[in-house]
Amino acid sequence: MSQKRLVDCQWLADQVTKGAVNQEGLRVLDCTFKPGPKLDPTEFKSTYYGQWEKLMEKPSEHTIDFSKSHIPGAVHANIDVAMYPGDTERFALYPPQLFEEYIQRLGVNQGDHIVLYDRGMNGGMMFAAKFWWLFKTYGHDNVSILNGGFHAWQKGNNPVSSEVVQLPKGDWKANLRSGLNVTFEELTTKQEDGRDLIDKADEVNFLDARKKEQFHGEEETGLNPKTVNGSHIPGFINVPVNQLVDSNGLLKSPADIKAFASSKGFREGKPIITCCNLGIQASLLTFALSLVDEQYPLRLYNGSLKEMEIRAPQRISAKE
Ligand SMILES: O=S(=O)([O-])[S-]
Repeated sequence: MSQKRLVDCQWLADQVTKGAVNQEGLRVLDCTFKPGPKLDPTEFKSTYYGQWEKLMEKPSEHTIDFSKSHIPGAVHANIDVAMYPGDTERFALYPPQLFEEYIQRLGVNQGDHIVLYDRGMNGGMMFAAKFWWLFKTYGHDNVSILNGGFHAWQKGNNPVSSEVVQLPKGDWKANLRSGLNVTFEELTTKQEDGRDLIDKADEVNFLDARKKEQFHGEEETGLNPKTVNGSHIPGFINVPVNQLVDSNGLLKSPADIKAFASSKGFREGKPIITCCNLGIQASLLTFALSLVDEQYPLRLYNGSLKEMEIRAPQRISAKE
């Protein structure tokens, strides 16, 4: 069984043909997602928080897209179920025992090789990358992303299905790791030298994964111009992840990813913290950089700019 973090359609098609999906420790999760407005956190807590049946039955455009057509044997994994609207984060992390319950309901077992894909922007890999980061955060490393997502799969005339498989509950266990997420508190806590972490751009690669138009405030980001005085956090450099996907929707090579990041100001040997609007585009940048070097000290600011807008709007500005 391949353990590569980026798998191609041919490899997955071979697994489908030989009947390995859902049989030989291989699970395929379709992470298709269409972002909607954030639900009121208080209302969500009282109605939906951890209520898997209710959450999984809730109709959404992404579940409809999934049920119409997906890779045979794939199960839909929904970010709006796996995470919840927090007071400051659009997608907040459930405690491990709750995340574990959801993943078990997807039929995932301990030690499974999980292959993720989605469809849409950034080669159908952006929401898959959010799940990659979630699995890593909850202690599961045997996770791959399908290069080019569902579009590449369809383009290659590979089989699709509308059958929604119901797998028996899995025995997957979450084992929360610290260090892959950086919180607002950590970013704004004084270090030994008296400076907040977020003010140490000389020591940390702060990378903003958004499209350059969003970074420069020329395109809608969801930030309220009445609240913030610009479109990015000074100290963060822009490494637009959409430019790491080629014209065929495939992720560029690790050498090209590294060269591109370096051309934007990335410095080898320094810790990396990524951000974007809500922590989604940044997940794909984090994944891409992990392909360059698995040992890179990579952390994602899950709350990203939308949380910063709520908690410290003065940190968002037009300055470099
Ligand atoms: O992808 S995003 O979190 O910037 S909306």
